[in-house]
Amino acid sequence: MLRAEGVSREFGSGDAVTRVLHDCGVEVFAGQTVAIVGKSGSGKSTFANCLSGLDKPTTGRITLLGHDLATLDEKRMARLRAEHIGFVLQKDNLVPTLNIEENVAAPLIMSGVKLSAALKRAREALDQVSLSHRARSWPGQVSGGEAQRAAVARACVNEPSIVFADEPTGALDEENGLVVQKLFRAMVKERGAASVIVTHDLDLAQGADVVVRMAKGTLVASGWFG
Ligand SMILES: Nc1ncnc2c1ncn2[C@@H]1O[C@H](COP(=O)(O)OP(=O)(O)OP(=O)(O)O)[C@@H](O)[C@H]1O
Repeated sequence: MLRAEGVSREFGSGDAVTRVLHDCGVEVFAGQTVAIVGKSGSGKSTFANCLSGLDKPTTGRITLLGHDLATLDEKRMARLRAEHIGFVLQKDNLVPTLNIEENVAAPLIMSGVKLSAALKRAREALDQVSLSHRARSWPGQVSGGEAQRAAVARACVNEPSIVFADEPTGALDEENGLVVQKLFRAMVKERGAASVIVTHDLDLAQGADVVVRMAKGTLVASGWFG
């Protein structure tokens, strides 16, 4: 499903180059949840962004859903995202000019699903994260935790093959954190999808099949719990 080898990422140029990732690799199979853990600043988000194609590594090779990411142009990458990949980003998850149900429906509409059918599925996805009552609210009117649950609903609405989630429970209380954990787990185990989750949440990490620990831009350990 996902394979990365020799991934490094540098920012800046000339004397001001900062190397944030060094020779990182990981393999993710269908039916697996992989948690990426480590201290703040260790490179987790940078690595996850490279794995999902949101960022380009400086060196290394990443194969996602059968595609070498280096060979995909923006248009093909956008299509792969809309049809097969779910994202929960660390911030700025929702489009402020769309209401909550429109935000959740967006990946379906981009994949060509009719508006009425997309909105219906969006409301079902919102129901799964106990957010039906917020369907017509605007992102500016909901709490941080509600926005995060809406982002989780949006990431799962198109039944993606793989979900990348950066701190998906960071703004949630224990109960809602558990709801999100169960949703991801069901998606992975029942549909044979995969998820890659950057997290500081120990419960979420312990529920993963594989935990990858990062320190100073390198992978220092990985453990199998499946
Ligand atoms: N665009 C950028 N330009 C320069 N440095 C960057 C850039 N993006 C990230 N970095 C640096 O790379 C390092 C790793 O950042 P990253 O966000 O990947 O860490 P993280 O482990 O996800 O942290 P956190 O848990 O706090 O979210 C940090 O020192 C950060 O300042």
